[in-house]
Order: sequence, then C-alpha cells, then structure tokens
Amino acid sequence: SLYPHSLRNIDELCASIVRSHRETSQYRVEELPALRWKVFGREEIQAYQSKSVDEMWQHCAIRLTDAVQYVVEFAKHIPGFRMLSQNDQIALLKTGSMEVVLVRMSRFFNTENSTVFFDGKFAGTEVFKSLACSDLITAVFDFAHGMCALKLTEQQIALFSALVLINADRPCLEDRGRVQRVQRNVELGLTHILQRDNQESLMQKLYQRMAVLRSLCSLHMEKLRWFSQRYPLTAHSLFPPLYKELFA
Ligand SMILES: CNC(=O)[C@@H]1CCCN1C(=O)c1ccc(Cl)c(COc2cccc3c(C(F)(F)F)cc(C)nc23)c1Cl
Repeated sequence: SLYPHSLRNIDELCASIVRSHRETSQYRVEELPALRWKVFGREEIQAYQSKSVDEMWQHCAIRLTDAVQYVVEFAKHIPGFRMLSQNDQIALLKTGSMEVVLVRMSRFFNTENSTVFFDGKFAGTEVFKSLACSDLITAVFDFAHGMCALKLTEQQIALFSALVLINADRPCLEDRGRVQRVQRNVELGLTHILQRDNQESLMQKLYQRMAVLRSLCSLHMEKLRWFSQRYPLTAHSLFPPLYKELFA
C-alpha cells in the first residue's frame, strides 16, 4: 500500500538531510568538549574591544559568509530543493541562511558561562563590544540559550534546519506550491524523527523558535543596513561577494 512506500521515502528523506547536515557542519560537535573551556584572556578581549567598528564587522562578516556557504551546501542536498527554480532557491537562502547559521551557532554555545565559539575560543558578549550593536549580540546569545534549553539531538537539528530553510511563506517566491510540497515532506520528516524519539511535544516549541528566528533576522537585516550606510566602503568593497549577494 502507500504507507510503507512513503515511510521508506520518509526514512530516506531524514537520512539524506541528517547526512548533509553532518557533512556541511563547519565544526564537529564532537570536538567541542575539548574546546569548551578555552576562553579568551583579558588581553585578547582588549584586542577585540580596541578594533574599530568596521574592522570588527568585517572580521565577523568573513566568518558569517563562510558559515552561510556551508548552509548553501546543506540546502542543495535537501531532497527537492534543487528541483526548485534558481530564483526560488536564492529567495529561500536569502532569508533562511542566516537563520540556519543561528541554529547551528547555538550548538557551539556554552550555557554555563554564556560563551560562544568564535575565532577558535569561546567568547562572551563583551568580545563583540566594538560591533556597536549589543542588542543584536544579546539577541543572538539569548536565542542560543533558548535553543540549548531544548536539548535537540543532531538529527533533530538537521531536520529543524531544513524546515527553517524550506519555508513556503518566504517573500517573492515564484512557485509557492512547489516549495509547499518540499516543505510538507520536510515537516513529515521532522514529525517522524520526533515521534521516533517520543518527543512530539517539541514540535510546538520548534515552531515558536522559528518565530523568534524570524524576528531576530529582521533585526539582523536592520543592523546590516545601518552598518552598510554608516560604512559603505567596507560593506560594498570588503564584504565577501556572497554576503552582498545574499544580504545586500
Ligand atoms: C560557532 N560560531 C558560529 O556559528 C558563527 C558562524 C560561523 C562563525 N561564527 C562566529 O565566528 C560567530 C559566533 C558568534 C557571534 Cl555573536 C558572531 C558575531 O555575530 C555577528 C556579528 C555581526 C553581525 C551579525 C549578523 C548580521 F547582523 F550581520 F546579520 C548576524 C549574525 C547571526 N551574527 C552577527 C560570530 Cl561571527
């Protein structure tokens, strides 16, 4: 009958998304326990805090662009993503890639001392002072805390990341119907994984996290606009091209 057929598909769908998540994770979560307590010393923090605003923004933009490129690779292996039109693929990545970067970032967050993996060590919010956007950084840290509280497995994070990306409600999609079909399959995959883990109650919490992500990323875009108006040279010449393509 239909069911075993779709189940086999759902299992394959989950397996390919989990594999792609693992293969496109910049850092391996297994390496983290060893790194957890490598925090920046006072002099190193001073060095970050004495950077100029545009220097620190450029420093972060390079890392964020790097992270976004891994998310682009992840997206390409989500079953059905490559069947979408080029424009729809870009539209989904334009709005969703930073959200997936945030979801992935929360895996490298130490809730015990509120530090995040940055430049090879764990950094507290004070390291990002010279960005002159403490509200953004506070929001990024708060989001990471919220994600850690859910104690998601890597498989759940993989399916959740795919669902964050494949969102048929995104603006300016050419073929919303096709994106909806891909999204529904990913939703089935996430539900399947949560049922298997006996954690269906997480679904509601994950949808709430997605709403927080959307508001957080509109704050990002606002900050990005503020920064590129205030430092047009850096934003337009130094930011890596992909960054401009996706966020300009
Ligand atoms: C484990 N580390 C990581 O996951 C991140 C991504 C990969 C590398 N990386 C970091 O080094 C990192 C870790 C934590 C923080 Cl807080 C930052 C700095 O974050 C930002 C500084 C400026 C702008 C940021 C913007 C804005 F506004 F551009 F959209 C948006 C996001 C989300 N983060 C910004 C960075 Cl760049």
